[in-house]
Amino acid sequence: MTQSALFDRVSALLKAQVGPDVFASWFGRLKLHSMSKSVVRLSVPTTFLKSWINNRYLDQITTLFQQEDAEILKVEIVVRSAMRGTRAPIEAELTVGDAATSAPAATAARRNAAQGLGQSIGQQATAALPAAAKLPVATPLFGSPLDPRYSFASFVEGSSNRVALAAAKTIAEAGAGAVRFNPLFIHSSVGLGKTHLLQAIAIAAIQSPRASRVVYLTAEYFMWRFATAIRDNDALSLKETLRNIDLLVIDDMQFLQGKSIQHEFCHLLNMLLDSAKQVVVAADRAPWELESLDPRVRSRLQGGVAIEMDGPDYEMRLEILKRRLDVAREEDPSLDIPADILSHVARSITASGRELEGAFNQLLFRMSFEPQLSIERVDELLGHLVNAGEPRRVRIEDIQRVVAKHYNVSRQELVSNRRTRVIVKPRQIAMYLAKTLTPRSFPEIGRRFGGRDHTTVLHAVRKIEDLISGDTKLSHEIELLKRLINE
Ligand SMILES: Nc1ncnc2c1ncn2[C@@H]1O[C@H](COP(=O)(O)OP(=O)(O)OP(=O)(O)O)[C@@H](O)[C@H]1O
Repeated sequence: MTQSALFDRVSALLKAQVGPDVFASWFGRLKLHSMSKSVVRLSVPTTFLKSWINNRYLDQITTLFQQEDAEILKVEIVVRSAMRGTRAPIEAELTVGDAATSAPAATAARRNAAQGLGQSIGQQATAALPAAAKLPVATPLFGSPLDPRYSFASFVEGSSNRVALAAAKTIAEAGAGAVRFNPLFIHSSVGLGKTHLLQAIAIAAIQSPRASRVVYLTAEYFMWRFATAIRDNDALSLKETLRNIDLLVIDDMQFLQGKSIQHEFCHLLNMLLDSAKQVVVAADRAPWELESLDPRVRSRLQGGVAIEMDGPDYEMRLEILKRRLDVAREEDPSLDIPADILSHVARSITASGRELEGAFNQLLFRMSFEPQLSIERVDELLGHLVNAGEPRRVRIEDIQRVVAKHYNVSRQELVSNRRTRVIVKPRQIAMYLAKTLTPRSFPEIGRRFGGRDHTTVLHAVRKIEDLISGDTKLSHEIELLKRLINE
């Protein structure tokens, strides 16, 4: 087999094991760099991808190469120099056609009004910020105003957002011209901190000594702005402004609608990506799930790195509340919420950061005239927020992580071909939990467990069901695992 045929074969096996989504996120830009008799070098475009693959997938990739060629001893990941686009920047001519109707514009206007955003286009974003934010007025920006409270300093890190936060900070610190993973696509269900993180990137990039030219927009604002520019015959100057930016941050991508607006967005995206300008996008679903998007936009968005954020666990929720209180106390030192009430709220309000924020605001307001709130009274006041929102989605990765940790094996072993007893039982338990805690099908679970056949999953689920019915110790163990997974 030639070297490149071997690489293609291993790539195909890896794709089957990790599933097409994970493969597209992390291995879409993996290339064969060089190969000696015993060492394979693979290259990726960024140090972030290198350390990500090294930490999580290197053993799996090494095993696959060794299965194909027993002489291979080692696989190394190296970073190739930053990839610049090969296509010339697209000189987009505006097609008025079915320009965004008044509907998105009206929605954008409503949304902006709801957020108290009265800023006119062309005004510098900093003008909308309170003086306390101290953002340097370095370059003209346009777009939605930034909220200075949404900074990296106030963003609480935890296992559910660690990767997204690391990627966000890397981009914000990289500054103009130093493009990283492009585009960075952050997704999560509602209220889990996407807007906060995106604004933190924009704020930090503006504040950086390199003073990159940053535009932060919601998709609705983009639609409204383009529709207005088309109506006012001003589209060329708008495009000229956007062409000269270093960082485009765009929120709520799922709302981008309208054929010609998507066409414009596609031009902008191509132009920025091809000239190695950083783009950061957030949405409530993964890029491949954005069904209403033009396939060209979707495919371009899938070409970078997609990272999912999950809901905050108890420690994170408590920390979010504490930081909120610190900020409130900076303005009014007499404010306070007792520690037992804070931890009670963090324990009860599990839906999302947004419910937590609502709970915090209500508490602060109530305590100004009911300073001695009891826990019972807190429950009464916040009852509607307890378990509000959608139930948290359990991910197969979380199940694998919790089960692997509990049985002291690695996640890679769990999805590997190894058939020793110490691994087979945790693997079967993890498959059983994946079937009972997620809506995934048997074939999908099989794919996520190293490309196994659906009958293997079916067998595992039946086996664990049988064991549970006669083994109370195991059934308690499984209940404990379920609690840990849902935490
Ligand atoms: N990790 C976190 N640290 C601090 N605050 C957080 C964190 N996660 C969420 N929040 C807070 O929760 C609230 C909701 O977050 P945000 O608006 O960023 O969510 P979102 O994912 O953009 O939601 P949507 O999908 O509805 O736009 C905000 O007040 C935000 O500051």
